Amino acid sequence: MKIVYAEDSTLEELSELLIKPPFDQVILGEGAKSHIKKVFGSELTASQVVDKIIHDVRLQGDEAVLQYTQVIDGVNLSEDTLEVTESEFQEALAKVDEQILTAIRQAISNVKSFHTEQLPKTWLTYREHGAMLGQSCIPLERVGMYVPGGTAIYPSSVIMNAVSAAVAGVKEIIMVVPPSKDGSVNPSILAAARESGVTRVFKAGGAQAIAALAFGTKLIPKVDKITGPGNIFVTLAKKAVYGHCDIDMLAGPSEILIVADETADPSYIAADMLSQAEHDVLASSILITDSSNLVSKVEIELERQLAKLPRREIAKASLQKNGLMIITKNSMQAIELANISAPEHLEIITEQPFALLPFVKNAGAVFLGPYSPEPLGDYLAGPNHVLPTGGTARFYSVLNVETFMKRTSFIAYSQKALQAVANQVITLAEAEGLQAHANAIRVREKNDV
Ligand SMILES: NC(=O)c1ccc[n+]([C@@H]2O[C@H](COP(=O)([O-])OP(=O)(O)OC[C@H]3O[C@@H](n4cnc5c(N)ncnc54)[C@H](O)[C@@H]3O)[C@@H](O)[C@H]2O)c1
Ligand SMILES: N[C@H](CO)Cc1c[nH]c[nH+]1
Ligand SMILES: [Zn+2]
Repeated sequence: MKIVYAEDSTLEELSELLIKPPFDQVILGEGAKSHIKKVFGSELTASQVVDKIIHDVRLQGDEAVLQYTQVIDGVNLSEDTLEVTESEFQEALAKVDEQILTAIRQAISNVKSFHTEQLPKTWLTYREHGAMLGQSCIPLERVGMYVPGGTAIYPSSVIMNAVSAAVAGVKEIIMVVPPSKDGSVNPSILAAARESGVTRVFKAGGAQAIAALAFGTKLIPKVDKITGPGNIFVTLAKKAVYGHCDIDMLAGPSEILIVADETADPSYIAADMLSQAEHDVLASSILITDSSNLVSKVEIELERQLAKLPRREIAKASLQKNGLMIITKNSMQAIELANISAPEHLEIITEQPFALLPFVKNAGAVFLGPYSPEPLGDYLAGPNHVLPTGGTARFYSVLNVETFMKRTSFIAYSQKALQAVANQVITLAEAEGLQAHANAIRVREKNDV
């Protein structure tokens, strides 16, 4: 864990600590590196691995998907077992714990009502001289959603992706998820899929699943857009297939940045930092505060809480690699540094968090006050937990209903309305040297062109 005093560093030095390297330059952990060496026989970068997998899936379809599922994930599947069947769904539903099912249903209900409020309007209005202008908002036909499942299971990500797509009106929701070692899919994942309106589920993860959705295979349908979070391989694959289909954003390894002052409880801060660190060795947890006293207490709390976590090896590696605490002169400077980082999740735990909110420019989601811990948003509050990472919150938005929709505009002029603007359209068309454009107006004024 790095600890830095802002006053001892230049803004450039602080920015270097806060701005993540581009996804294709991320240095992999030792585990991933040795896995790659074993599978591919040489030391490839994550981008090289992803490019090779995409190339092979594009050429060989399901055969390559099955092959990579075997060599990377260690799961043996066949064309007959790649898709989850109705009987697998039924078996899973019978197995799911009643309490989990109730929580899944509550989460779906909260996510649904929040996203319903986001639905954009289709409208048509009259203007001068009888012109009509408007727009329609049309759902995408078929989307592919990635649900992570390498080192943990994510029924919550099923809900976040599928419910927002269903609210938008998407007809076909194709889900991919890495299978368990025995070739099954976790029952809570399948229960969440069934309850959220997923159409079909395929047992594939990583870059091979993304490539299959982007290009289509004999069994996995090609989709218009791929959404959902994932590790570095999934994120690089989404970036690589963009253009063959659309993607939602780059939602990679999780991040939390907490701005806090001396009023914050160090045990809350440490717990929230660890909540994201336990996702992935590449996850990042940052505290920026004007209280050096808080930093010392958080350090102790981190040690204490880390020791009790089942996923402590992942969390520890993440804190070692990407953990950071910065001591600033005040909370405003802390927010300025947070804007440079553009984190996926920003928590503000200060005496007056709402006073700082207007100054937040770059963050996927903001959690205000001591009783809005980030995991509340991961599961149940209602807003989406699929969020941009790696500094891309500078330009990407949280997953939302419009992610699954297209806008089309309408223009309907009467003869009188066209006459009123004809000269100006002709002037602009001729200024661009586009005579045929001007003629399309003139021909409606007179009969000769
Ligand atoms: N930003 C968000 O909105 C958000 C939300 C939830 C989760 N997440 C992130 O999702 C990620 C989940 O990661 P995960 O690993 O548990 O599941 P994952 O499904 O994203 O990745 C697992 C897949 O990656 C591929 N893979 C793993 N190691 C590989 C290697 N060495 N070479 C090639 N391919 C390899 C495998 O095919 C495997 O199926 C975490 O980084 C977590 O922080 C992000
Ligand atoms: N924090 C993750 C987004 O970075 C979402 C998640 C799902 N389950 C637990 N957490
Ligand atoms: Zn989380």
